Amino acid sequence: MESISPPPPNEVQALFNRIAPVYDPLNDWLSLGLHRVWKQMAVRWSRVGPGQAALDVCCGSGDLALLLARQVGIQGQVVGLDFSAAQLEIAQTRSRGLGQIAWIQGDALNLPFADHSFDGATLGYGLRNVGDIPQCLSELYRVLRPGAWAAILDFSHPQAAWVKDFQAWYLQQIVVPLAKTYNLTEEYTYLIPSLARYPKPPELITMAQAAGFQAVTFYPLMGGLMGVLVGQHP
Ligand SMILES: C/C(=C\Cc1cc(O)c2ccccc2c1O)CCC[C@H](C)CCC[C@H](C)CCCC(C)C
Ligand SMILES: C[S@@+](CC[C@H](N)C(=O)[O-])C[C@H]1O[C@@H](n2cnc3c(N)ncnc32)[C@H](O)[C@@H]1O
Repeated sequence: MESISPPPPNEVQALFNRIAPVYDPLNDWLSLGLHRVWKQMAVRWSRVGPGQAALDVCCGSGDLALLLARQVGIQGQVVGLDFSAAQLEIAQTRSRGLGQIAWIQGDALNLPFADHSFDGATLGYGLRNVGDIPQCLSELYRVLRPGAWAAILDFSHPQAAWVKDFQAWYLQQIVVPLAKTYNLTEEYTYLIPSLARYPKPPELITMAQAAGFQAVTFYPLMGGLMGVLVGQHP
């Protein structure tokens, strides 16, 4: 029986601090590099453009924020927020020389920004980890300007039984054993109950609409292994 309640935020924070040194290479190996394609799609769906202000919530080691920086260009600004100091340290190192990115340690459930601060936002593999999805969506909505879009990338729930079985097999038989070689079995096993708890697309759409987002759409990726929830601040 999957554990119903998510771990407390301090345990999630500690988990991502611990995996920070191997987070990027393991994502590359385990997804055969495809996670970079999925992240690029999310950034495109955020619709940010040159000179705009973009926010990447739960930025981790900075993948999406770095892609946003390319979209907004030298005249734009990007803020990457995360509560893991170790993840932010890696993001900081990776972005040396890119002056338009600010890295902030903070809580996705209580964003340290004024209302209507950003022209677009991404949230990559964070919504499943924040512990309070409605609060996270509400904060994301609050800091977006009217007309701005949010793109939320995460694991999803395939409808086809064989894809669902493949996802479960891959996590249990490929992901966890590889993590074990880094002594991170418990940290990567966490993926399994976190996915089991994560709402299915129709419920995510309803939750985004309840937060105020309009034109809410869910785009399945890889047969539903992953997906991007997209919504606009009216
Ligand atoms: C970038 C990806 C996952 C990020 C991520 C999210 C989390 O919540 C974690 C929690 C605890 C530990 C690690 C993470 C974490 O890395 C997605 C790519 C990496 C995935 C681990 C790989 C899983 C890929 C699909 C299930 C199967 C893909 C098959 C394809 C043929 C490659
Ligand atoms: C799986 S990583 C995703 C990192 C990055 N967005 C990516 O796509 O690779 C999830 C990130 O969410 C962060 N996180 C989880 N809950 C958070 C919260 N309440 N506030 C801020 N960051 C949080 C973790 O510290 C971690 O860096």
